[in-house]
Amino acid sequence: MPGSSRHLMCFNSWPSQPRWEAAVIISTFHENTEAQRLGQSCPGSHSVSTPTASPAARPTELLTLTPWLAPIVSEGTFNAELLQHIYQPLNLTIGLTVFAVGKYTHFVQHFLESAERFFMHGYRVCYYVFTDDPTAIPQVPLGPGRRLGIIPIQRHSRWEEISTRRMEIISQHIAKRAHREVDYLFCVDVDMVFRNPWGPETLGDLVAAIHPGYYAVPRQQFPYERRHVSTAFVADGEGDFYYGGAVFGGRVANVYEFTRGCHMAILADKANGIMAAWQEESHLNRRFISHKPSKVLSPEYLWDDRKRQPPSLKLIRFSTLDKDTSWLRS
Ligand SMILES: CC(=O)N[C@H]1[C@@H](OP(=O)(O)OP(=O)(O)OC[C@H]2O[C@@H](n3ccc(=O)[nH]c3=O)[C@H](O)[C@@H]2O)O[C@H](CO)[C@H](O)[C@@H]1O
Ligand SMILES: [Mn+2]
Repeated sequence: MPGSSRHLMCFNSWPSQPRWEAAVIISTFHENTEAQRLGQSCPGSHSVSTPTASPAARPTELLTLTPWLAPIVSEGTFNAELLQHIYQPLNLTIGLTVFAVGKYTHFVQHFLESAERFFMHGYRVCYYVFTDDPTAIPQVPLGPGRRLGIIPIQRHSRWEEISTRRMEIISQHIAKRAHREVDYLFCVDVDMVFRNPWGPETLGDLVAAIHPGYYAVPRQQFPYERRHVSTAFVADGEGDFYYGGAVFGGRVANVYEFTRGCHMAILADKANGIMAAWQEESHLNRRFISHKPSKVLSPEYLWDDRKRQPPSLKLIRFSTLDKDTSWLRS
């Protein structure tokens, strides 16, 4: 599309609808709209005007809807003030699970401090920190209505096993406890920080986040599990977006179904001696193809500090830190 090569957002192609076969959709929103100007002059601000139906006034260059009509959330697609009025009176509690096993306990302080600043500000929040070493979890001062639960778990020697086990542990934790304590639950990586507000715009029945490495990549290059023997197998003609394993969530009952489904698939693979290409992320991607997310978070909500911020991304809300992986996993 002329003059808009930077306006890329990866997109699915549906076998039944050949017109999507190009796999990448280029948005045509115009530049220098009032909302864009506002967004640029005060990054992180939620004071942008309400999006209107006119394409010229749309303040984002990213796709705003999936083909199954789920919103793709990014700055400028929602009115924070309006959402606040709707959600605040509901008195919701939002849970946030995070795993800190072995050396990953080092991330907890920074993670929690940043969450206290930016995650669901003004709402009741329950942090659930799963760790093999409760004594290593720092005491971070929490705001009113915000609580922290430390849940001891066993340590596994292989990092892939630690990461993959999260699906099982989260589903069990929901069944045992979280279903009584929270309305919505997000499950995230710990090697990350919040940098800008994450609010009620993220709430939905089942929520996925587009992986920062694949939002502008043709679908054929998505690193899905391609071996037929795995339950995470994705055929060439399948797939929508490539989602990150580091962020997912939704209503607590839906997150239970989701994590349990992934866990069952992981168990079936294990019985056959298979570990999927990207561990639980492969299973998450497989499951989101057949159980479509009702809301999709743009890479604003799952960025990676090692990547340059592209112009299409107005702000970064949650980002992976540049970490020394070989030391951490040793
Ligand atoms: C941006 C993104 O989508 N990240 C995904 C990517 O990982 P990453 O390379 O970011 O994986 P990672 O090292 O952050 O591991 C995932 C998470 O597991 C926990 N952990 C892991 C190892 C360990 O020794 N101790 C520990 O506590 C910790 O919460 C960590 O954040 O691929 C992984 C595949 O398995 C996961 O799907 C991650 O979610
Ligand atoms: Mn990570």
